[in-house]
Amino acid sequence: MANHTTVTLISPLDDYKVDHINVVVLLSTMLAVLASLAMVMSRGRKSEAAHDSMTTVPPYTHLAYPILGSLQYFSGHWDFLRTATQKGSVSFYLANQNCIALSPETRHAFFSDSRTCSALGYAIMLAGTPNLNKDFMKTVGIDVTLSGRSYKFLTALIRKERVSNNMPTLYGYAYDRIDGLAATTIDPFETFPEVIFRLTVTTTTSLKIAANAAACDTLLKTFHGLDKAATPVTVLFPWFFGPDRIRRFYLMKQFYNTMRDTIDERKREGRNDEDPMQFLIDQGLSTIEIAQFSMAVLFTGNANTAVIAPALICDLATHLTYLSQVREEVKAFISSFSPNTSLPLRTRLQSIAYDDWTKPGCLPILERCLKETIRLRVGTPLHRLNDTEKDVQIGSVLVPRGTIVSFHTSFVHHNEDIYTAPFVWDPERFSPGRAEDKAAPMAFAGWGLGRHPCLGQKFATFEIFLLTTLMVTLYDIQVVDEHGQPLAEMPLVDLNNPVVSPPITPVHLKLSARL
Ligand code: HEM
Repeated sequence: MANHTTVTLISPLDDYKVDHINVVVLLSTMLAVLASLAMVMSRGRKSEAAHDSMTTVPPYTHLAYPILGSLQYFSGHWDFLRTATQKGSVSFYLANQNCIALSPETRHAFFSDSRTCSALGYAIMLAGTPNLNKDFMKTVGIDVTLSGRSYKFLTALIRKERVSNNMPTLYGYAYDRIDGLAATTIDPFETFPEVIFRLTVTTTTSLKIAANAAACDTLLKTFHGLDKAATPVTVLFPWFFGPDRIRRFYLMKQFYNTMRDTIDERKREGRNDEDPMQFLIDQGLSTIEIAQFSMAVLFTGNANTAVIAPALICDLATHLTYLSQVREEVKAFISSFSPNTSLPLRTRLQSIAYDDWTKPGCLPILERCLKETIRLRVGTPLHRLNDTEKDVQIGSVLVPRGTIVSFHTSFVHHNEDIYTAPFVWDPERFSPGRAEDKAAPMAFAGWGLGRHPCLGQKFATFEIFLLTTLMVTLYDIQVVDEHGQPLAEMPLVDLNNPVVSPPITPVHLKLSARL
């Protein structure tokens, strides 16, 4: 089975001739159209039946087009979810995928539910992975959950003891990329993701790949390409073997080849490196499974961190009081572990253990600033797929099997009834005196809640605090636009994106040396 799945997922494109692709495209188009028509016809019947016998399945929103469904979802995620749920939760569909948009009141039940699957929900809503259910996905070689084991492996890889072993390497990669930027203007939304990606590869994938900066950059480009090839068409017609899907398969094959070559080389040389890849091999994972796991983890590990880390430094640099407070705070923090200020920063960092960075209260101002950047900038839909054999109840909403449930974090993060002036960056809202996030239940979803808390919170916090420390210690920072003109404020956050995204207009940082 493993071999079969390998062939199906990864290798076909090598030998495809244009003719074959055309045939597949044609067949896929026909299948997609037929499947959509069949689905739409059955949806009418199902929805009637649902109203007769199961009154708790929400009614379909009228915000929809024939056959294709609620395309408004793609043009503006927040606008659609907010408008559609004004009178409560609603059902909607995207071609043949049934969905439910939950109202803010149902958030407790949404976050508390452990039966529905978040990984598969995201796989479908972001990339258009074929829907139906996880068994079907397995037959085409895609199992982002590794039968539910991937979180167990990730947890093992980012546990304190393992990350601590690599601290000198992690410090080295971060320092090398951030040092030497004085008198330059950088796009932090390009520079930071490079560092974050390399740190994530070191911790979750392979030391050998991480050691090769060029290989990391190539992999990162593959991920950017995969992002671009995930379009409304791939979501609406997961069966359609069109240009975007061909591109996705090609890029996935490239990624697989890198992983396969690294594993083969290790076996050939009889090496037994102490690294994530060896851990996964020792757990009995096949090459395809290691590739699938690594791809999912590199996506998850980078998606939010690669935007939040640069956004935080921009938020600080547009609020100079906080910038200098944070600078003083990290200066004292470093000195508490390495008092000799005549040593180079690179050397002094080595005295700080992984755990030191994330002990609650050790960097209180920076903690508040990070939480505020996350609140302000994590305004995206969260998804769950009911991939169980039965309909499940989430609060008062009945979720039929195969349905995706979505909840938008802006229902809490940008809610004026919870947060004063919600579009203003104001870390003091989290100070003990104000504690606005405590005024309503489940008001801060920035690190997940309930049954789906973020597994990488500690690792992400370490990465972000390390990068912030390097930036504020090494440089004076000015936020400028793409023409080098000073920016007093960050662009308004766009809530209509499917994922946490860089600002809508380019933001750069002009750096000058401090040390
Ligand atoms: C600033 C950085 C990050 C932010 C703001 C963030 C935020 C979140 C949020 C809001 C969720 C809940 C999603 C939901 O309920 O559907 C989540 C889940 C998750 N995060 Fe993070 N995350 C970050 C970094 C990371 C990193 C670095 C990793 C891994 C190395 C990671 C791994 C995960 C995993 C595996 C889950 C799924 C947990 C589950 O479904 O049970 N995250 N994260």
